[in-house]
Amino acid sequence: MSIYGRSRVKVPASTANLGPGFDTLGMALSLYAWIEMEEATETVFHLYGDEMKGIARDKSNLLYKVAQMVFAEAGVSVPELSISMYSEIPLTRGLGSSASAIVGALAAANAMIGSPLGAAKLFDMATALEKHPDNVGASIFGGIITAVWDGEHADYIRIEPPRELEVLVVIPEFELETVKARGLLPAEVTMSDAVHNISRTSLLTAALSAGRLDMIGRAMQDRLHQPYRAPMVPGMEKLLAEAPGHGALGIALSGAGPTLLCMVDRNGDKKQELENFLKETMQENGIPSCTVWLSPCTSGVTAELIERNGMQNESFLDMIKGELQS
Ligand SMILES: Nc1ncnc2c1ncn2[C@@H]1O[C@H](COP(=O)(O)OP(=O)(O)O)[C@@H](O)[C@H]1O
Ligand SMILES: N[C@@H](CCOP(=O)(O)O)C(=O)O
Repeated sequence: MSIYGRSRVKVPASTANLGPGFDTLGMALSLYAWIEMEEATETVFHLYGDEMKGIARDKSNLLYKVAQMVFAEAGVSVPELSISMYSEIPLTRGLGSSASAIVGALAAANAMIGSPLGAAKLFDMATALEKHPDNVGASIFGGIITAVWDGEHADYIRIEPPRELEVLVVIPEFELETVKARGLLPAEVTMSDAVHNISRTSLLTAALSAGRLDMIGRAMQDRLHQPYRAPMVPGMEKLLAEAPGHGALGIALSGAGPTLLCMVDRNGDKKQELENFLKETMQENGIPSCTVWLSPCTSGVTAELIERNGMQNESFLDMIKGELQS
């Protein structure tokens, strides 16, 4: 019988950059992954949902490796784990699936052993793994975050999303790995492009803090990464230029793409027009895609210790059914 508990975690997806805030701004979204973790006699994975296809089911799995980092940091040894995961976050689409997996595994492993590591430590570990703090910060703390990483420590301030803010994403069917999309970026940028982005990022942060939805469109302008990534996403330039005319407050590539994300006024009267415009533009470019309405998620990752009622995979599936019905 293990001395450790069974942990259960719910972690939100995230969108990074919000246009100009490359590697610094992130927002948690109402799409989720759930993980359960406990000590086992032999390592076993129960991975559910279409998004889990192709994910390793041995000790090379990211969740397993991240959990072992937590145990090493806490000075305990738990070499064999039973890990269950269900995710509705699409992989390699710019909605922070890798950040959610990292944050979820950190939180699940930490909770399992009695939560010796605090949120600041988990944020540092998550950022060191993901290499930028925007997605992981949003998944840990929820809401909107502005964050910096000095190579060892991550600092952040959380902003409560304006209540009227809703999000519409158009998710292309093709995959674009973040590492590939980062490889498209130049090693150096001009001073004028740097100033362009610093000023828009500051304006956007202030607009979101002050609930100034009217400023979002002018602030969500980028010259540091989107122009270089646009060739990978057919239709992106048209969407960036024309979505505001169809009812978006602002539009950006979500993370490294290929998803595009519109900020929308929840009470706006052109929501259907905007959705049609996104769908039609993707179709014109021959890209199968889907649109999804989401909300900013105000809470970050949650972790709890639960009763060991029955087999882990059975109780996990019951929990997922309940979550998806609610
Ligand atoms: N639940 C998971 N378990 C293991 N690896 C995962 C999981 N979720 C994501 N990953 C890894 O992260 C990769 C996607 O990360 P990335 O290219 O950064 O795209 P994004 O984070 O935007 O979805 C996947 O190809 C996979 O290697
Ligand atoms: N700031 C990063 C964000 C990557 O987000 P992802 O969801 O695409 O992994 C970048 O723009 O590269």
